[in-house]
Formats: sequence, C-alpha cells, structure tokens
Amino acid sequence: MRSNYHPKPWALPGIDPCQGRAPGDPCIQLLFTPDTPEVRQILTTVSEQNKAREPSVTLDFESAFTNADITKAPTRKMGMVPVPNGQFIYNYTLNNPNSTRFGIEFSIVQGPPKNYVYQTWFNFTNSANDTDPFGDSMLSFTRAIDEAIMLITDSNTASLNTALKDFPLVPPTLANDQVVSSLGPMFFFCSMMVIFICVLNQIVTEKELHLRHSMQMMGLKTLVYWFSWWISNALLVFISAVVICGFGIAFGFTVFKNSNFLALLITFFLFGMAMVTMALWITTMVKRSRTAILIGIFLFIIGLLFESIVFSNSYVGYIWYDEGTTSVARYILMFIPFFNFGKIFLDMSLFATGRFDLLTETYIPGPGFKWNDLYNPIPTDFTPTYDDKRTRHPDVPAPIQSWYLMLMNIAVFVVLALYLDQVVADDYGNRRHLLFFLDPSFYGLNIRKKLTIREWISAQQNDKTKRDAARKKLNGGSLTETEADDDNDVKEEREQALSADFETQARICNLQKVFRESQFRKSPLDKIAVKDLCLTLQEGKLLALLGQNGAGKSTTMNMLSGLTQSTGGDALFYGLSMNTEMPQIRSLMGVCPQHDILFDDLTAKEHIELYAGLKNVPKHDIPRLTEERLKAVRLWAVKDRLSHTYSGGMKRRLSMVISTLGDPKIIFLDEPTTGMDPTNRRHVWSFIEKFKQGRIIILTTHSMEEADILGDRICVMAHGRLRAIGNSIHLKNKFGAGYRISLVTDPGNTELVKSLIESKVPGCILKDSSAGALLYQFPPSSMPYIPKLVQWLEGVDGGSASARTPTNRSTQGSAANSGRNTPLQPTNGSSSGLSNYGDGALIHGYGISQTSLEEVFLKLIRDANPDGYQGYEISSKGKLKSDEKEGGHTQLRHRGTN
Ligand SMILES: Nc1ncnc2c1ncn2[C@@H]1O[C@H](COP(=O)(O)OP(=O)(O)OP(=O)(O)O)[C@@H](O)[C@H]1O
Repeated sequence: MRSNYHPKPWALPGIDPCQGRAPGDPCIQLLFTPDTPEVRQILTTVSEQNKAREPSVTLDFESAFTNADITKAPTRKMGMVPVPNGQFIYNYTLNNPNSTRFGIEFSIVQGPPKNYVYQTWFNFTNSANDTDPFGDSMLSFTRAIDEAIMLITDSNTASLNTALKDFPLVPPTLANDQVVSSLGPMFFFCSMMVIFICVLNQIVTEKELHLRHSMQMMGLKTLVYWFSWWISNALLVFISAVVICGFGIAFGFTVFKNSNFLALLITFFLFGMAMVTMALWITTMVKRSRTAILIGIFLFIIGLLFESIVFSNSYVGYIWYDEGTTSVARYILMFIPFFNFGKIFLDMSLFATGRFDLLTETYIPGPGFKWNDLYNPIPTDFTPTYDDKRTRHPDVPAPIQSWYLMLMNIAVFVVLALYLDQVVADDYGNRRHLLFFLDPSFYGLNIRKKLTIREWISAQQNDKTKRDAARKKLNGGSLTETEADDDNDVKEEREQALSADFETQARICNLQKVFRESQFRKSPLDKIAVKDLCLTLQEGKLLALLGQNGAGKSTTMNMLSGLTQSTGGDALFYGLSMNTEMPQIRSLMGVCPQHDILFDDLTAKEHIELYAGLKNVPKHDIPRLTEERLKAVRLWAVKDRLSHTYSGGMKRRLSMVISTLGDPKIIFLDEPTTGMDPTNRRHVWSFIEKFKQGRIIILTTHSMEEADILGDRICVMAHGRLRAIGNSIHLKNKFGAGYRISLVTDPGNTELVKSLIESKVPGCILKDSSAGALLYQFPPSSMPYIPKLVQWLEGVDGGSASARTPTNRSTQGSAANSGRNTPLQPTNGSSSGLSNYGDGALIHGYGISQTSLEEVFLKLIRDANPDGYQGYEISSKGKLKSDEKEGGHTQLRHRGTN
C-alpha cells in the first residue's frame, strides 16, 4: 500500500456526471421533489454554479415523471427530473437500480425562521453512480445545494436541515432464488453425474465380466447392445429430469416457476443424454471398472468446479464470449456437455430470476423465461428496456444454441462410441481395421462370391503356404515343427479336413491364432496359441479337447465361437464360414465359456428368459424350457435365487444350460463341469449325452474321466498343435503302456511263476518282484496273449493257476465296441481276482489294469515337452517327484486340474 505521510489538500470538484451501468448508458442525474418554483430556483442556481466547476455536466430540467413512469428506465442521459414524491424516488430506484445518481426531497418550512429541510438520496454501492456519503461525490452535491440556498436566501434568518438516505437495495426475500440460480447448475449437474458414473461403471463391469461377449455370442447385435443401454438410460434421464423440474416447482424456486416447463425439461433431458452418451464413449476405451469410476469421479470434480465457479454468475459465465477471450477455448468447451448445460441454465436463471449484481449488490429481477426467449440473445440486464438492442450482450449466443450444441455432443459421442468400440482391442485382442466402415461386409453386403468347398479348401491352403513362408523368414529360414512331425492319426485327420470329398457337417482348416508382442510388427516372440489346427466334426458326436494349461484349447473355442478373431485359417459349420458368416453361425450356436458370465442380479429363471429371448425362442416355449432345463441340471429348486448367491458348481450348471438354449446345432463347452461335485457332474454328463443327438459338440476339459465318458473322439493339444486324436480305446492302445498285471504267489514259487508268465506272454516286462508279489507290464504288442493268460489265471484252461472270477470285471469289451466307455458307468478298465482254491493254488491273487486315459495324456504331454513341462511339479533335476508315483503308475500333479 502506498504510504502518505504528507497528505495534500485538493479542491472539491463539482457534481460529477451520472453514469448508466456501462459507460455511455442512459442515466438520470437527479430526481427531485416537490416541483415548486422555490425548489426550481435552488436547483437552477446549483446548475449554474456547477457549470464553472464541471462544464461537462449539464443539469437541465426534464419533463416530470408521473406514477406511471415508475418502471421506465431512462432511455437517454437526463438532467433534473421532477417526481411526484419521496416514495416515487424509493420505488423508481428500486425498480431501476443504478440508473440514478442522486435524489432530493425538499420540505422547506417557510417560517420565520425559514428552515430549508431536505433529504438527499444517494447510491451507496460500489459501482456505477456510487455516491456514498463518505466520498467527494456526495460532498460536492450537498455543497452545491447548500451553496445555492445560501445564495438565494438571507443566511442570517434561514437555517439548513439536511438528512441523507441511500437508495433501496435488494429485497432479501428472493435470496433463495439467488442460491438456486448461482448453485443450480452445480446441484442439477450433480444429479445427472450420478447417472453418468453409474453408466460408466455398469457398462465397463459388464465388459470386464465378459457379459457383453456372452450376450453377443448368443446373438446380441452390437447396435442393439448400445441402443438398449442408450434407450434404458434415456428413460432414467427423462424421469430424473421430470423429478428435478417437479421439485424445483414444488419448492417454489423462481427459476422453475418463471420458466417455460417444456424448455426446462428438454434442457435437463438433453444434458442427461449428452452425459450418458459421453459415458458410452468413455467405456469403449476403458477395460476395468475401477478405472471407469476414477474417470467418472475426475470428470465429476472438474464439472463441479466448472459449474460452481464459472456458471455461478453472469460475469464469469459469459467470459467465453468476451472479445478478450480466445475463441479456441469456447470451441473446445462446446464439446463438453456440462459447459453447454451451464450456459443455458445461466441464461434461464437470468431471464427467470434476474440476477444479483455482485458489484452493485443489487438484485435485478428477470422477466421470466418464455419459449421464445430460447431464440433471444441474452440481455445485459432486465430493466424494462431490455428489448432495446443496446442492452443485450452483443456476443453471447441465444439459449437455443446450447440445445444444438448438446445435440451435437450426443451425435459426436454416439459416433465415437460406435467407432472406438470396433477399433479398440477388447480383452480377446479383437479389433477391426481403422477403416472398417469402408468394407461393404460391415453393412451386411456380402459382395464376396460364395466359395465351393474345393475353392474354400484351396484358399485355406494358399493362405497357409504364405503364412509358413512369412514365419520361416521371421525365424531365419526354418520352421520349428511341421506337419511331417505329426502323428499318423493327426495327419489323417488333416487330410480328411482338407479333402473336399470327405463329407462332414463341420471342418476346421489350418486354424491359427497368434497373439502379437507388438501391435505394429511381427516378431519371433509372438505367441502362437493355436497352430494350423485341422479337424472334422460330425453331428451327434462329441469331440473332447484335452491339453495342458496354455495348450490353446480356450483360444480354439473362442475362435470357433466368434469371441476371438483367428489370424489364419477358417472353419466351416454347415457350409457357413467362421470368418465371413459368423452372425449366421451364431444363430446355430450355443456357448458355455470357461468363466461364468452371469448377471449377479438376475435369477436362474431370469437368465434363461433373457438368453432365450436373445435366441428368439418363442415366448410360449420359454416357461416349459426353463423348467425342463433347470430340472435337468438340478437348479429348479433355486430358480428364483439371484445368481450371485450360487456356488461355483451351480453357476457352472446354469452357464451350461444357457448354452443349450435356442436349439443350437453347434455347442461349445469350455470346461463345463469345473467345480462340480461328482453327483452333479454326472447329472450334467447325462444331460450332455442326451442333448448331443443331432448336434456337434466340442468340449474342453481337464477331467480325463469326463473326456473318457463323453468324448466320442478325444484330441490332445500341446503348444497349440494337435498331438493325437481318436477314441478313448484307440488312444489307450496306441499311446498307453498296455496292461499291467500284479500277481501274488508264494515266495518259493516266484521263479516258477515268472517262467510260466514269460512263456505265456512273450515280451512282457517284469517291473517289480518282492516277497512273492510280481508286477508285469505287457506292452501293446503282447495284447494277443492276454486273453489266454487271463484264462490260465482263472483256471479255465485247465492249467495249474486258479482264481475265481473277478468281481469287478472290465467293461473293455463293450467299450471297445462302441469306441468309448459307457456313460455314467465309468471304469478304469481294471479287473481283479483272488485265488481261494486252497493251499495248493499257485497264484493266490491277481489284478489287471489297462493304461488310463490320464497316463496317455501325460505321455503325450511329456513327449511334447522333452525339457519338462512347467505346468507340472517337477523336481530340480527335471524328473518327476518320487512321492508323486503311486503304485507303480506315474501320477503327475497338474496345477489347476480338477
Ligand atoms: N489375450 C492373450 N494375449 C496373449 N496371449 C494369450 C492371450 N490369451 C491366451 N494367450 C496365450 O495363448 C496360449 C493358449 O491359451 P489358452 O487360454 O487357449 O490355453 P488353454 O489350453 O485354454 O489353457 P487352460 O487349460 O489353462 O484354460 C497361452 O500361452 C496363453 O498365455
């Protein structure tokens, strides 16, 4: 602050000029009453005296105001205006704040002695026309009046009696409207932001839980998905807009009472919809719900500050339209819905409630917001002359512009949401080309020629040749594994899949999936999850897909079910190509994905109704279907419980049932029985077994028992490649170690028994011999000798060994006939017997077992991982731990295997 130790005197100036709200605006210099000759004489003297002091100020008499002029603001600079009385001065300055510089009311007592009593009205505010009694402006005025009185009268006999009074200020009764108009944008913004954050969270959670994918696999179209979100929220936004307007009116806020209801409703609705659409757009770029909520809160805070600071009054609210503010800021802000909302709500508040002028501390009442005001530029104030062009903000656009901008916001966000939804990679790595919209197939126009099966196969082969060449180049001229290394069955399967003459309902040709290290270039480090898979699939047959963790089973299922795009190859289902006709395939398809994709807040019954609806199941069939399917998997009793209260196994069963809705011809079951207890698992098996008639089913599992029982054909994958294929018996015979027989004899007869066995079964291998207990392994080459040996052991060939018929006879015969074991009566293919024919019997007991599917699986996995497979527990030397060997049969503990 400036110090002033030696203040200097200065001459008091004359009466300074009046001023309107803005420089040059109309104003009144003086309102005076009563209009008597004596008063006019005093004021004429004042005017003349002042000319010398302030030549720029002309204090001429104007024509008198009548009571009818009480609300008429000045339309030009006026001098001294006679008014009817002091009350008029009060009312006039209240109705037209800051328009008048001074008021004066004389009550001259004629005497003697003569007493000049007068009261001066002044404007005790900080803005235009401020004439506070402590400033020189007020002092000059009273000096001028007193001087004039002294000049025209005998100062020895007359006396002066002066009083001061300030102009009336804002009536405090309208304070609540001031709160609404200044805090309104903030408050109503908050209510819409709640919906915004909810939408963000719900959609991203749905994405995170893959619920959307599941619905899409069940036939939900992308546009329908977005539209359903948009329309359901439109309803919510409409209800909340009605509630907000209703509350505003019920609480009697002027901004609501004095505004056109429809205009208000549309404003809130458009703002809500713009925010909802903005949320839809943001969800396309966010994968985790936590991130979505953080973004929502961030925008909420920014918006709140914006509304509370920027749009709380017209000084800052219209700053964007000032000449000094760069228009770039305004153009950017136009894309933010809460900017557009804040602007129009401020406009409405100004029209409806007027405004509280912070600088002048004056309440300026508004005329109300009518429909037509949407098209009127914003007035600078709401004096009765606000229709006058000069009193309007020249650059502030009419309120309707905010509606147009919010509609523009909605359109832009819709386009962005739909576009980014296609080009931003999802959790499965799916994304379309940046220019996907130029492809006619995107619009359902299939201009590609439908290929014959021969052409299709040839296209797949050409494609593979190119891929191989590219990979060879990338790997420095070699391919790590080729088809030549494949097992014979796998080769045969490939030939069938690639033969146009082989008739089958579905075939997979050279299917490949590469997960890229980099989005931009190929690299030797790219993960080949599935490599040139060729398979044939037949109706009524279930194909069980086995493989270690990370073998590529789920990726295969995901590609076939359209969840992930393949990076090479194709599949044909009933003549429809997976790559180009997935929407048609989806209508034939049912999927039970690896992870349950259920809505927490829906019951089992509601899930079935939802998905049956998506699958176009006739409405009248749904109740019957619900009962039949839920009973089949034993969920009928809990059909009305919310799915989040279900156990893991129950959820799995529900997912399984969902995959069977809509009578699909192709069903993908990814580990359908994970987490189920043995009883329920058997129910599900039974259901699958019945359901597979006339359908193609592909099932992945880690349960060898399940594959053994359900699989008409079993294939084993490792490192994305098919390693073996065939029915259970075929695989056991081909890859198993053959049979194992354990015998118990007297220790003294050990050598005799050994020589007998070895003579009966050439090529058998003694694995263990201790204290009369012998363990033999018979390789597949010795299979022809096994029946004879068993007869000998049973004593039915008249030999010396004797044992009673095993109580737990193998079902191998029937299994061999059908190519697999009987469902629901699983067997490990073993039998056992116990000699009890007295002390003379050579063999006291024996047990026989065939290699299990698990052993076959483990062998194949070991062969595929010569250096040890990290998915299994291995010792430091890379050998299996000894405590994991059971009864001579190697048992591997598989991580994550049920
Ligand atoms: N989105 C992805 N990005 C990168 N690599 C992936 C992706 N999804 C899968 N993979 C890789 O692809 C390989 C095959 O995975 P997949 O899920 O198909 O195996 P799986 O046989 O189903 O295994 P599990 O039995 O554990 O379910 C794995 O090495 C995995 O790490």
